[in-house]
Amino acid sequence: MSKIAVIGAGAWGTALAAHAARRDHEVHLWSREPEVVRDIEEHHENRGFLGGVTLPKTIRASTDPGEVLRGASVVLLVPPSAYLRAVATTMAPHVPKDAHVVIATKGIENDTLELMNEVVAEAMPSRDRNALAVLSGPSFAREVASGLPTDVVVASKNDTVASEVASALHTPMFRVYTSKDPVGVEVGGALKNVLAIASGACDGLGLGTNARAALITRGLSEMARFGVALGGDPLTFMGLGGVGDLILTSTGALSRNRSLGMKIAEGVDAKTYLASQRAVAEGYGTAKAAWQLAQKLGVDAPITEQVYHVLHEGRPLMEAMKLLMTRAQKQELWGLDAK
Ligand SMILES: NC(=O)c1ccc[n+]([C@@H]2O[C@H](COP(=O)([O-])OP(=O)(O)OC[C@H]3O[C@@H](n4cnc5c(N)ncnc54)[C@H](O)[C@@H]3O)[C@@H](O)[C@H]2O)c1
Ligand SMILES: O=P(O)(O)OC[C@H](O)CO
Repeated sequence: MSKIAVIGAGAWGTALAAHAARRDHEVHLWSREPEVVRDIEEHHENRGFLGGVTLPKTIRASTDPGEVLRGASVVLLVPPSAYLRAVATTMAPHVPKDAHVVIATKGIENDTLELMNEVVAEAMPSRDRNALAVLSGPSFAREVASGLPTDVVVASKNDTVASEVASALHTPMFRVYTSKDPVGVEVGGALKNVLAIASGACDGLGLGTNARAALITRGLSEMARFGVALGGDPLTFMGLGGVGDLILTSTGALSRNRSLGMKIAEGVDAKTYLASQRAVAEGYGTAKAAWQLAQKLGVDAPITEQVYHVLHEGRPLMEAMKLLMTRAQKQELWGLDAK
């Protein structure tokens, strides 16, 4: 049994806390919202972000970083990507020296265009950046919190860190694989959200399952091109953090990103819809950052380009679809067909 500190009490932080507590760890959850802390401590539920799931009574919650992080051997960072830098900076002085820091956030930071491990490396400069770990894979919070079978991957350049974190979280119902490719795993987790918006829009328009399968497959290729351009291993995209999460998010009814795509197909304005939701759809901001990154790196990213233009530049969905379908004919090459 170890102490696990979970930073961020949205749906995913809460689900990871529930899993770790059932795994018999001492779990302390940090929330910025006092009402969430009260709800978890008094009612063993997080009605604001994961209502309807009864949480283990052993989970403690607090708004105080020092209290949450004291004595932790694993620190799971789970805020949305837009707030990870600020949250990690606040937490940094309280993280024990020998604790493993694991990033479970999925996204690319706007403006800097950095992956989450780069953001945390800058926010926690005294830590060894090669010892940071990333947790990703096909994992809807509600299913994990309900104890349904799930497989995820923990990636770190440091093998010992990856295997110690994986061992701490692994159970027969929550299988944790390890990977040496944090960059590839992070790119998969970020890009699948953008591609799931496209899949949701495709389904919302009633374009059929052939079209969705094509989007997922060509999306996987696009994701791999991004990953390779950033130094990731193309084979990582055949795994849980790549195609696994892409399939889940592009087809699963619980996905917030897929739901955003479906709403756009109904004619709802993306910004207005997101403002009405408390939960994040990371793909909205990631579409912008990823399209800027694609141009900077010279990565061919036609789906990301169209999702960006629909979400942020007001391009009509049907026009975006037509632009995708009328691209030049080409040979199908795995992942590396840069043009
Ligand atoms: N929900 C899932 O099923 C799931 C699964 C895997 C990964 N993730 C990833 O986990 C990350 C967190 O998502 P979530 O689903 O737990 O969140 P959520 O949508 O359930 O909740 C939103 C979170 O944002 C926080 N927040 C709002 N304003 C903030 C601010 N100014 N500063 C700091 N935090 C603020 C809230 O406290 C809350 O914790 C995302 O990157 C998401 O992609 C989510
Ligand atoms: O609900 P979404 O679209 O944010 O997806 C949640 C998880 O990332 C799925 O693995």
